Amino acid sequence: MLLHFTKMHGLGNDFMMVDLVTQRAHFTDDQVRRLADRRFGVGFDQLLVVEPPRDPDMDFRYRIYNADGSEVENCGNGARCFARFVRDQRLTHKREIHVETAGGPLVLKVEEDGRIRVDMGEPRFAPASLPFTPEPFEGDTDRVLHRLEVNGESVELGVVSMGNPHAVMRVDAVDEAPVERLGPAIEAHPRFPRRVNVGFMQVVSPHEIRLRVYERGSGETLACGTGACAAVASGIRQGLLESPVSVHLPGGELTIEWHGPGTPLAMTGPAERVFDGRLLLY
Ligand SMILES: N[C@@H](CCC[C@H](N)C(=O)O)C(=O)O
Repeated sequence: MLLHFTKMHGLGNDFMMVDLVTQRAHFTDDQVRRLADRRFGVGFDQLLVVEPPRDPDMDFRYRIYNADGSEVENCGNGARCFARFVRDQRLTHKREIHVETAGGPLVLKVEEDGRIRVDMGEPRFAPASLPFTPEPFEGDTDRVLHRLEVNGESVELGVVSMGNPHAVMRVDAVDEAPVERLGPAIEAHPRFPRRVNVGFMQVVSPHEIRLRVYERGSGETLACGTGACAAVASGIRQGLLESPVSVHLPGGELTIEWHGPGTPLAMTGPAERVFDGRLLLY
């Protein structure tokens, strides 16, 4: 079967975009892994699929697969690319697009300057929302930081769900952060039963952070949109940050706004088209 796709990226977090409104296909885990391969396949951090909505109040269903083939709940950089893609493909002319994801609804707004603002919903801190298993002595849900023993070290983490699960660790200098050493170990830690994305956050000022993210199912990426949202939400909750916050990631910058509990968080940034292609899906 010949399948049309588009390669896009948000700050170097790269995607294969597939329109399954006008085309038919089904991806197995193994196919996703082969397509994600940077030598033998198309190469990407995530495969993003556009489908017709199941809920009639929504415009599209947005499905996300990590490079390891796992289907996940949310992808922030992908959401911005999704908005640009459905308009470029003339699947919609709307500037405000409502999508359903496995992690909940998102509202995507295309601004005059071409950047995309995404209403990411409210961050959730309850351990069960990730899920994360707190230590029995930690008591219930209201802790701002949780202690985790990993590779013989004790680390403190903020845990946040942006529809998908995030752990955020504060570091002095992001360039020296133990991303390769602790990222995979925290990602697969048994206290995160569905694994977790791991952010390493350096606070520069109340309105500025630097961030690297070891993504669940894809490894370290040049940027993680939901990771930026989770880091800012955790930083604001700890009293370290104030909205708006500029997040400097290895691939570029995002702006995150959040005014605290009971309000949705907004992420604004670019979405770039790289090339269109066709492939034989086998
Ligand atoms: N790159 C993404 C997040 C993609 C999903 C993530 N790896 C997960 O498993 O939850 C973003 O920009 O948010």
